[in-house]
Amino acid sequence: MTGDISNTEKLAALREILTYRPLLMGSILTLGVVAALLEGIGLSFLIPIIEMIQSGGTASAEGGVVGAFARVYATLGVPFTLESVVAGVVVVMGVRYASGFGVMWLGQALRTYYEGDLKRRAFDSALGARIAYFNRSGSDEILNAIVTQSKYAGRSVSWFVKLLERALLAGMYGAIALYLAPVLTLVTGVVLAAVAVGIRYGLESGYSVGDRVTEANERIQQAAQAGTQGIREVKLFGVTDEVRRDFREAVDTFVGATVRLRRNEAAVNNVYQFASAISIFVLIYLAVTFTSMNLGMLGVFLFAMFRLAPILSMLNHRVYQLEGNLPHVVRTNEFIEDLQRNQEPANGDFEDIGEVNEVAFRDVSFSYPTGERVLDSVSFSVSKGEFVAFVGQSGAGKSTVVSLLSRMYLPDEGEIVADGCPISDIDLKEWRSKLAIVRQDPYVFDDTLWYNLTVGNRSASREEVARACDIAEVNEFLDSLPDGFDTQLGEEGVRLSGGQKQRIALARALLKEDAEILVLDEATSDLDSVTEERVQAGIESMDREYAVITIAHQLSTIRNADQINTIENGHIAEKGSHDALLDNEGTYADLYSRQYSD
Ligand SMILES: Nc1ncnc2c1ncn2[C@@H]1O[C@H](COP(=O)(O)OP(=O)(O)OP(=O)(O)O)[C@@H](O)[C@H]1O
Repeated sequence: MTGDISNTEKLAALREILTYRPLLMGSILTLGVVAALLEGIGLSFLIPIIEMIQSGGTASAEGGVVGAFARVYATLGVPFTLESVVAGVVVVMGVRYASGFGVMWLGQALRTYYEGDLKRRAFDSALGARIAYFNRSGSDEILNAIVTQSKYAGRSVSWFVKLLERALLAGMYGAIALYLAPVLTLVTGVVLAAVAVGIRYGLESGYSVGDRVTEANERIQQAAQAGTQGIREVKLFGVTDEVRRDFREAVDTFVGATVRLRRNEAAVNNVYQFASAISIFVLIYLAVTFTSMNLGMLGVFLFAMFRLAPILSMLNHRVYQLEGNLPHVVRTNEFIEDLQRNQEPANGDFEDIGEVNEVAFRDVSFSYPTGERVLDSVSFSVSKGEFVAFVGQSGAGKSTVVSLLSRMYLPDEGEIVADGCPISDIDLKEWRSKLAIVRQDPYVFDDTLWYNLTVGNRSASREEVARACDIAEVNEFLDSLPDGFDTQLGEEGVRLSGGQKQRIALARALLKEDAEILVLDEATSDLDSVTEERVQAGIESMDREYAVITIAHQLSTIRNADQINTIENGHIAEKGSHDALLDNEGTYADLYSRQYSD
């Protein structure tokens, strides 16, 4: 999302902050009001104190502010003396700053809760989102929203709370000044407001500069990821200069926009302070010359104005800061809403399927949201104990069959059924528990080998794990790992070769407890041919009965398949056993003779 934000969106973001935890926000507001009231009362103590000092320890207790103080003291049964008045100030200011502490504490708590909650919501929504959403938005952007945007969005909450606290104090000082000298206060207010409006419209809006900073941050993260996670490709393809240029451009935009934002914030602050300082001196002159305030009242009025000016300037500064930070609240919330609109179907009233004996594709056609038809009227079935294979050129649509089977996407036409029941009528989690899929480029979790092996079956016994590792040929390199099953894998641990990752992925698929359909999508493509054949023989000799679907480029691994399907441009061009297809002298026979012509 780029460009300026509408006032409605700004207000919606503020409302989101305001109503996030009403009880906590209500407590902050109450404490803020108490602090502001007590600040006002504390300040008014100056009037009886100055009067008492002037008159040698007593004050006329009739009417006005002093009279009000005297009545409160009388009600409380405390003598109205200079000492008790000073003690009163201490008590009032003590409670005032205790309330101030409460506002800051609860404000920080609210910010942290909000940030944590956004992170949780964003991550939960990402976990539940359709794979199509990840393809469209890119995992970098999703990562950025979860980790970075949510942090900045949280900052808006604490800035809002500070703004609220300052606004209440400003209101209190303004009310005191207005009570003591209405005309002077109004004139000063109009002058300061004019300065504030002038600054606001003279400078680029905090939001639009803030938006550039946010965008630059995203681009920095993208370029940094290309230069770290993609460093091998960057070096091998000699695009170091290109990646460096992208990164530098993003950093330059970030620096330029941030310096501009900070300069504008500083300008707002200083111009306003200048205007306030000048007003104070003009006010002293005007108050002394044109009003009949006594010394106590004059002291309180000037003190109130003196405190009010920097707070007003700070308010302006805070509004600018908050505006500059609102894009993060808007973006993070839009991102979460977008993710929620793209959720996989939730649990509902689904068929209970129990054991699955046969899966069938019936005239399935499919296109990815962005492109042409990838599968065209594909039909096949596989039963428990059967081994069905797919071969075909790169891009023919083989992996798409697996994506549809695992319900990462839904067919446009036709249906996929398990024992006659459409898989879209089965609870998604339950359906996926029936599948053990090994992908060509599996993800290895940043944890131990044991964690990675048992990811689909946390209660697997040592013997079960050992058996799966034996079939998948993990045992072949297990002894060379420093801590055996406890070896840390991934970023911070042992780096595995492509073939080792594939063998771990196969072992963890074989360990999956309820799985009844085993899908091998180029699952052994990175193994040498001797190991690949041993793995294949191990799978075929397993006691456990699966319906097996294999996608392979290496045709030797599917020679024993009950049925081989050749896919061409999204449709099944021929099907049959290895021998039948060789006799057929079609695409399969052609592929086979090219691979094994020697
Ligand atoms: N997420 C996606 N979004 C859009 N198009 C896609 C997506 N995934 C694959 N495609 C397109 O669908 C077509 C079939 O891709 P698929 O991965 O199923 O082929 P494949 O036969 O498995 O290829 P390979 O043997 O190279 O793995 C290709 O043209 C590919 O570009």
